[in-house]
Amino acid sequence: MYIQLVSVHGLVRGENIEMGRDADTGGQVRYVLEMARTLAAQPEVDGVDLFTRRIKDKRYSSDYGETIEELAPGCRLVRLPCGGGRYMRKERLWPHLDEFVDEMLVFTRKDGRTPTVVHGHYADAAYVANEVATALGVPFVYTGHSLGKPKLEYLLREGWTHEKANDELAIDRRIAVEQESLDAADLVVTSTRHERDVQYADYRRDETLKVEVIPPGTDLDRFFPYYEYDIAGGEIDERFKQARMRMHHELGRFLYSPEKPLILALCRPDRRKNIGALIDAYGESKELQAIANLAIFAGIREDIESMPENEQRVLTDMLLAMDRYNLYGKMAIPKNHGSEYDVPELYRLVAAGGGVFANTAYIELFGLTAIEATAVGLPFVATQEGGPQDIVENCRSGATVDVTDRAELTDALVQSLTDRKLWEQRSSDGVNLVRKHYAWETHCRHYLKAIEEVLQDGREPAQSPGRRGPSVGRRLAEVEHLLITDIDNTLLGDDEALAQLLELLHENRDRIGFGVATGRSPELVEEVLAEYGVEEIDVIISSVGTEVSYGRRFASDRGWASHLRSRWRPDRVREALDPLGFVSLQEGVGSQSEFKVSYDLDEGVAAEEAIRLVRESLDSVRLGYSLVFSHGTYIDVLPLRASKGKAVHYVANKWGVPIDRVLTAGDSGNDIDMLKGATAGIVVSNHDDQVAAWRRNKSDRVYIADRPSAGGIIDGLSHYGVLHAKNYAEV
Ligand SMILES: O=c1ccn([C@@H]2O[C@H](COP(=O)(O)OP(=O)(O)O[C@H]3O[C@H](CO)[C@@H](O)[C@H](O)[C@H]3O)[C@@H](O)[C@H]2O)c(=O)[nH]1
Ligand SMILES: O=P(O)(O)OC[C@H]1O[C@](O)(CO)[C@@H](O)[C@@H]1O
Repeated sequence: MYIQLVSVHGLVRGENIEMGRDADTGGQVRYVLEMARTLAAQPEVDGVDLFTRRIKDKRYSSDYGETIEELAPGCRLVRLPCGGGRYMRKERLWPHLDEFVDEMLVFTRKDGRTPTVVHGHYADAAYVANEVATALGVPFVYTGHSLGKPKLEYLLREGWTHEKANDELAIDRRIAVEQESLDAADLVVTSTRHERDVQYADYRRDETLKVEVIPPGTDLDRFFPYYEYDIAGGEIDERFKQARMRMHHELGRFLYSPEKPLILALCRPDRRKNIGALIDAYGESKELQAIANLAIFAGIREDIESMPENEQRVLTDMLLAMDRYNLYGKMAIPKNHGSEYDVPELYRLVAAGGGVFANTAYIELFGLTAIEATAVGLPFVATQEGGPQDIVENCRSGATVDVTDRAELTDALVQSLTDRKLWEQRSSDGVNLVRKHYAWETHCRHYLKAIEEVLQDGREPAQSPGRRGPSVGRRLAEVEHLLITDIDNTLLGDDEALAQLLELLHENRDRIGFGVATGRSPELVEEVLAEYGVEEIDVIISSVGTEVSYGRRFASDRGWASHLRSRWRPDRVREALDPLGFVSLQEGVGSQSEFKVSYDLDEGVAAEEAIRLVRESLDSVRLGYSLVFSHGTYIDVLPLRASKGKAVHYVANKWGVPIDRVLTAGDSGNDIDMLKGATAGIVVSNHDDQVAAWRRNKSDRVYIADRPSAGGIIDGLSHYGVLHAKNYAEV
């Protein structure tokens, strides 16, 4: 098996992970790295690639700009461009994900291996993984990590408006993608039963959807029991011992009575972690303050003012609450720590002092910190909403509470700190049971079994038509040649020759891919395909290269759309051209589309002068555009990046068809940019004057046929040896 994992956002690297540097760098990062490494070590796995975003930003380590990082034998971290090099919070990445999809497809093709499955982590990566899996015709696996609907509910309760949640967090987009992912997935992996049964409850779910509860693991080599210090003594890695001293001093700087047990919280600086509830419980309880100190590690920070708004708010609220309750000397809020050595040592220090770990998040999808604490023998008190319930049931290492009930939270903390027998029981049960329930090895065995079942099952899921079987993407990657032809006057015009051409293409279907590139809208392409009974088509480039879709279902290439969208302003085109007295906006089905503003030149107007004036007007509104004038009357204004030729190159590059194996056929001015250059051009004999003029000056690789329309295409195929030889080298 070759497994592709995708986790787009945050800061991901194999060593010195910057956990808690911001709200996007937390449990998921650790989860995917540890999963990738353990999977790659399984005997039936040949390779694992973890794909993430490439960041080239002076404010961040250059490690995040490396394309490939070896994580372990057979396991790579692959960083791909997505929205430029600047680091962005995950909510800003949505407009750039199609670029990630394309980059991943190109990487996969060049790498030469088709993945067994593509697995997306969190909604953004699920979007990418679903697109890639669909293009390659392989199963798509989805893990949520955190869900949009419960988050929105929480924000609304906190006084946010839905509009604000959309403006700042693109929440509707996220929820829609989560729903699409559930609709399309061949397998959904959840960390807990609560996630499967409660957190997904508000999402629509097909009853045949395969959902497996596979809890994550934790690194037991780092999170070893606190008492091993006494037993192993000198055998413990010096780096842990140094971290222990560092943490000891760090805490000591804040506390009057550092010998007291600690209540420890450790989480990303994110408002939904609800740190305030813990400070309120501690600040309001003289008893808790008498028996324990409070330590809050909420990520790493330099200057709060330079942090993003979410993080800034959480940290200032924390400082204000500390001040309000006057917790100086009793509460530690260190600025920095390392996640590799400092964090395990912190838990062990707290456990050695008889303390307790607290997680008061409103909702915690799983809660890696709860199993980390469990593994070192530190009992916890955690939210009853989400994963901690399962952890308590499996490991008996703590208690869950309603975090909105301050008295309940305070009582649970007091009990944990004062009932030594209970503490001992939870501590030792946790250490004993965590190995059984939360080991990555167990996770991977269960995961691979579920993948095997998906592969054996081989069903065509009703909700994702076309996923299984030879996808257009795979077909294109395998064909020897790709013929892309214009429709009007090139493909059409001679019905007898057209029937022959379609027959030839059918006979050579395994070797020759077939597509059209036309000014027609998809609806008008559909009419032609239906009229001539064309079922076997791979690529449809329509609306003068502004739309790319695949197969008879016209599955849209969203990467192309996203590529065109940037800097395209159709309103400016209308502003420039509507006032001109000699052009009229085209009407009728498909004449206008998102990326095409089309006019007719009025009858009797001198074309050359008119086009000069059109360009002048467009230039005056300072807009990048591309103008196609054809058949002496049609004026199409498109995004600068759009044309039939550019779309042909995009498709060839995306699917790995060498450009000199792409044959393009056309007859008129708007075909020139796909006829020129390295493609094998075919000009049918009934071509127009623009093409004739172009031919006089150029020396591109173009064959001028003696026959018109489809007959000319057949001659072109024959000329280039496509119908006879296996490759051009033989002709
Ligand atoms: O200042 C910090 C804060 C966190 N951590 C580490 O970051 C991880 C946090 O993981 P978790 O407690 O699981 O929370 P999230 O970061 O919120 O992770 C999300 O993803 C996890 C993996 O799916 C789920 O367990 C969570 O419920 C989900 O919210 C743990 O390894 C912590 O040790 C640090 O090292 N330093
Ligand atoms: O607040 P949200 O958007 O639900 O996300 C939770 C976050 O937790 C993390 O998993 C951190 O571990 C992020 O990767 C994810 O973005």
